[in-house]
Amino acid sequence: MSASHLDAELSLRRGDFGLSLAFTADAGATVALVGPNGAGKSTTLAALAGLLPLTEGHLRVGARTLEAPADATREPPQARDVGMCFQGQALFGHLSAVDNVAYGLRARGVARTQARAMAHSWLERLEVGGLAARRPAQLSGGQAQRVALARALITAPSLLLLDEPFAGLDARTHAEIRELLRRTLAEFEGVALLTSHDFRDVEALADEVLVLEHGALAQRGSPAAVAAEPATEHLRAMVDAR
Ligand SMILES: Nc1ncnc2c1ncn2[C@@H]1O[C@H](COP(=O)(O)OP(=O)(O)OP(=O)(O)O)[C@@H](O)[C@H]1O
Repeated sequence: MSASHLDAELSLRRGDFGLSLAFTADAGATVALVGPNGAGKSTTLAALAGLLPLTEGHLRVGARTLEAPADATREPPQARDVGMCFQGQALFGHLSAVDNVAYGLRARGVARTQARAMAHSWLERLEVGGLAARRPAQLSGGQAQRVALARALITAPSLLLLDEPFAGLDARTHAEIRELLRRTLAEFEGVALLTSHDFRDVEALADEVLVLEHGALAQRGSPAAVAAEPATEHLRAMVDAR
C-alpha cells in the first residue's frame, strides 16, 4: 500500500457551483469534511463515489487510478470498492435488514448462505442482531442507521463515505451510534470520510479535518489544531457550540 492511500484532486462543476479540492489520506485514517450548507461536502463524497464526473484532476486509491479525465480513465461507481451511507439513500424497502446488509456481498458473487452469515455478524457488531428479519419500515431511525452502516461496511471497502451519519437521530442515539462508529472505525483499514455539522463528531472520529467553503479548502489539520485556530466563521461557531 502506498504512503497516501487516497490521493484526490477533485475538480468539477455542478450547475453554478464549482468544486476544486486536493487532499490525501493514509490507509486507516478518518477524514471529516466540515463547512456551511452548500460548501461542497456532499458533492465531494459524490465525486469520490463516482456519481459526479471530474472535469480535471485525478482520484487514486492505493495503486489504482479510479478517475483521471486527462487520459479518459473513469471507473463506474459499482467498480470502485466504495461503501456509502448517504442521506436520502434509504435501505431497500422490500428486503429484510439482513438481506439489505448482505446485498453488497451478493452483488460481488458471494453465495447467499455465506453472505447472510456475514450480514448477521455485522448486524451483531452494530447491536441490531435481533432485528435481522425486519423490513426497513419496521425499524426506528437509529436502528435503520445501524443497518445502513453495516451495509456500507460489510464489503471492507477501500473508501467508506458517510454523509451526515447522525442526521435526524435524538441526542442519546446520536452519542451511542457515534461511539459504536468510533470503535468500528478504529479497526477499519480503508479511508473513511464523513460529513458532520457537529464538532463533537469530528473530535470523536476524525484524524484529519478538511474545512470547506465555496467548494474549496479553507483549512486542513487535526481536530485539535483546527479548533485552536478556526480559519472560518462557520468552523468557529461549530467549535464554540460543541
Ligand atoms: N443536483 C444538483 N444540481 C445542481 N447543483 C447542485 C445539486 N446538488 C447540489 N448542488 C449545488 O452544489 C453546491 C454544493 O452542495 P453540497 O450538497 O455539496 O453542499 P454541502 O456542503 O454538502 O451542504 P449541506 O451541509 O447542506 O449538506 C450547492 O451550491 C448546491 O446548490
